[in-house]
Amino acid sequence: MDKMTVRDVDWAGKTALVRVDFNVPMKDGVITDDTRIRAALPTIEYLSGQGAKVVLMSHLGRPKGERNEKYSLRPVAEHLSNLLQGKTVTFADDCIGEQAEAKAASLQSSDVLLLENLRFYAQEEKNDPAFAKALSQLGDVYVNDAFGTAHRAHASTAGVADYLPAVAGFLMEKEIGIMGEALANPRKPFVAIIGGAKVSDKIGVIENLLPKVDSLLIGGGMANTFLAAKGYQMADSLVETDAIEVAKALLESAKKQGADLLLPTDLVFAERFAADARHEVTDLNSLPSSGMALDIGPNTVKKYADVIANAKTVIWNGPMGVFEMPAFAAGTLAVAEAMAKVDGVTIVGGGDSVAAIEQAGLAEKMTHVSTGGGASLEFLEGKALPGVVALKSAK
Ligand SMILES: Nc1ncnc2c1ncn2[C@@H]1O[C@H](COP(=O)(O)OP(=O)(O)O)[C@@H](O)[C@H]1O
Ligand SMILES: O=C(OP(=O)(O)O)[C@H](O)COP(=O)(O)O
Repeated sequence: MDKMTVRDVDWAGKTALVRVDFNVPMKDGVITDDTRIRAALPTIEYLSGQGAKVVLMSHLGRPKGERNEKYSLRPVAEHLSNLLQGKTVTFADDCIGEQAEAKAASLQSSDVLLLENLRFYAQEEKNDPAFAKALSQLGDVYVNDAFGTAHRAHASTAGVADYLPAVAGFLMEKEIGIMGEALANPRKPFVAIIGGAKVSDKIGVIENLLPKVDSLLIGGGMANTFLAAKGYQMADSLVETDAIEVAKALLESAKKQGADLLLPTDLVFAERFAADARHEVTDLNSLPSSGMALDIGPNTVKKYADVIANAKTVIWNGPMGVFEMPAFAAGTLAVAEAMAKVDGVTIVGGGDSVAAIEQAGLAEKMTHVSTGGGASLEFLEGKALPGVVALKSAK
């Protein structure tokens, strides 16, 4: 990565103002998945270990610019304290203003403070310069470790870098480094697996990956639109009629570029969209006239698993079927298992594929499981992420 990182700063006597992504799922004030908090620990521990005073800031949910206790980060301070072996994490009820400034000023070397939800202010998402400046009063150096929010040009992810020297944290460095290297310099064969609900969400990713990959495996709801583009009658399956022309163009473009774009050859067809729906495996040449495709079929699984087995770099975004329903999870789980066996670089990006890999208990087997859904998608589309652009370039 050509950006400065926390390693490039002498932290003695300095306050680090650190943007983290603590946007974690919560139920009744209890954190149900702390992956994103754990992912930020290396940066927090490093800064504290270097003697910096550490001021953490994050958003939680989408409170729409108003204070709302449901979205308070207070429970996260306690959870973080436990993850830091009982180290005190103080909490400021506000992310700017007198109280926040007083709490930041009273920090001793190595202390950690967490600020209240940035999105209690509408100015955060508007990237308001006065709000960014108010945040900047709380530190000497700005650290962005919030990869999951790096695709947002907000005051805490971009604007604040106008007022303080801005460097990357370790999580940011790792995410950008691993995914960037895979895109720029992949070990071959390079295979991308793209699934999920809609082609329209993934056009940018497919266009960016086609010239780079040896094989592109398509599954999930979006495969239906590709199959419809090839003339198959998909009955009641999720087909985006508006995107059929785009799917045709992508198929044509793959052919021209010599990329091996694979579509399912068999599907699991269900009578209706329900966990207990009657279902059967069907070949493309005997598609039923009613019902819907909710998973890739076993022949497709076998073919995709063979391609994955030979790969040296694999990137996966989007489930192969409606994996939330066990009857239609086989394709997604098989891809996860095939990736777990790869002798090479394996990267999973995107909210639902990450959920699937965790459901399968295979996250540990991957080279990298991204902490960003939207952010990893935009990165794989080849877009510049505002939260990264704002950081100081390495000399
Ligand atoms: N054949 C299908 N028909 C309808 N929905 C599907 C199908 N295959 C997958 N899905 C749904 O797509 C959703 C995930 O899509 P998406 O949000 O694009 O993925 P991601 O979050 O990984 O980027 C899941 O909720 C899944 O149930
Ligand atoms: O959870 C997040 O995004 P993701 O669900 O796309 O991974 C980030 O914290 C960004 O949140 P936002 O999409 O409300 O800006």
